[in-house]
Amino acid sequence: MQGKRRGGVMRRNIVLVGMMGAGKTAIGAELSRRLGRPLWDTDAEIERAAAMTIPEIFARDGEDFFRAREAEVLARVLAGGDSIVSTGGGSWMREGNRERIGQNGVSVWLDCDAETLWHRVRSRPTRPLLQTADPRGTLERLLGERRPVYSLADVHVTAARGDTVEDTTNRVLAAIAAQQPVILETK
Ligand SMILES: Nc1ncnc2c1ncn2[C@@H]1O[C@H](COP(=O)(O)OP(=O)(O)O)[C@@H](O)[C@H]1O
Ligand SMILES: O=C(O)C1=C[C@@H](OP(=O)(O)O)[C@@H](O)[C@H](O)C1
Ligand SMILES: [Mg+2]
Repeated sequence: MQGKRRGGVMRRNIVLVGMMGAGKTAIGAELSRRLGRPLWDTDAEIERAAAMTIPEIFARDGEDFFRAREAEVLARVLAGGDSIVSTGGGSWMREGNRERIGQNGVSVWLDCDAETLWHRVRSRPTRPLLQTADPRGTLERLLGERRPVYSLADVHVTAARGDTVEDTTNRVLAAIAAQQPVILETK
């Protein structure tokens, strides 16, 4: 597949998708540093625009409001054309978001097992969807529901337990180079 050309402009965004705790935020920052491309974390952009944290937005305005802001922010950051985009884990579940990502770059699924995800997210109160009586069960249920949809992403990278952020970033870059090298070309 070639780069995505819209309005005469080549779009080479690298868009990280996958579950909470898969490493989208951490790997996105490392990819941005390595490639010298701008980094957008959609959660951080939503928080900045609202001047509220994600738990505060969910509590005050609800998930539907958050998802609407998420879709707007995603569209805006993809328009840059040459960025690393760390999405929130639910973003890829919306067909409109998947289409927009598909039109503007490559999607990379950080595929991570439930045990590793749980190990990473269990002590962090920053994910409102996991504020349930059984957060681990909720995480596993969500992972089961979402895996078939994450698997629609262009590039799959296993984010294995014990790997460092650098190891996983190397695997992401190798997978993109093998499958969609045009994305990594410098202008
Ligand atoms: N190999 C790895 N890949 C990604 N994250 C890792 C890895 N090893 C440890 N981590 C840590 O796991 C956490 C992943 O969380 P985060 O990047 O916020 O995930 P997400 O944005 O997908 O929810 C970070 O604290 C990160 O430093
Ligand atoms: O999976 C989800 O639905 C969510 C994931 C979070 O982002 P991370 O995947 O970066 O944790 C954040 O967008 C929000 O709490 C909802
Ligand atoms: Mg994140």
